[in-house]
Amino acid sequence: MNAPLGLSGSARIAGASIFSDLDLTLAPGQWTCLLGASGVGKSTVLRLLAGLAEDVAFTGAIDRPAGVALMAQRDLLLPWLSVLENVLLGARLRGDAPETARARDVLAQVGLSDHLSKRPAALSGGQRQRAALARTLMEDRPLVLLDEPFSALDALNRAQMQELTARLLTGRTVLLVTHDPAEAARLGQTILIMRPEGAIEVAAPNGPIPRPIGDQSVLRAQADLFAQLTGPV
Ligand SMILES: Nc1ncnc2c1ncn2[C@@H]1O[C@H](COP(=O)(O)OP(=O)(O)OP(=O)(O)O)[C@@H](O)[C@H]1O
Repeated sequence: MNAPLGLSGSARIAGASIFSDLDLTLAPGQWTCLLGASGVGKSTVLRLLAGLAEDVAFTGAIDRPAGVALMAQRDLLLPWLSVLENVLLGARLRGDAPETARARDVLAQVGLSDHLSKRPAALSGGQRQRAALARTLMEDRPLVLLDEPFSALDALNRAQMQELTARLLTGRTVLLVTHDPAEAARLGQTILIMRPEGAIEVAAPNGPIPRPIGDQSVLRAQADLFAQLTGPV
């Protein structure tokens, strides 16, 4: 059931090499954080794993389960649907019967019970991301891809969303793309820095996630990651 997931190979877009010889294995049931310079191909990796990369010429192997959930930086909620309808959207698009009771339960878990009938425009940024998280949880997929989902949030909302997401995605295989060394140090059980010639693994702090922000090992890992990301390649 917990077969290794990941991707190994090389990718080109419109004839230009994006990455080569990348070998990315995701530890089943754990969080892997992927960092790297802008444009190095992190979102391309997520798109390949999600099966949404028709414009990418990929040579290699992709191991992913049948079901993959993707949560992006912009919440991608449909503005004309209510919060509840947005969370039920996947079932509606598939022509499945809506599981309204479960959707209400998931929305309660993310603290949105009082906002079920609001349109996304009537929510705060943090509430919109919680609605997007509810939609991701509703899909109940074994592999969850997170593309900088918290980067547009203020520091307090970001910390709360990191904690909520870590708690609610316990046991899933998660790949989180982030630009934030502090986020990777809090959430990564494996931490990878992507470079054009492949990914390097950086030691993650010990301890269960989400790790406390002020923990010495988290602060040290954050500083190490920052140095690696800004230092000579
Ligand atoms: N449709 C496209 N056509 C041409 N080039 C593309 C296309 N999509 C992406 N690219 C290029 O592929 C490279 C990798 O893009 P990608 O979005 O995967 O990078 P990233 O590491 O996620 O960047 P960022 O951290 O800035 O989000 C970039 O140089 C980008 O310009």
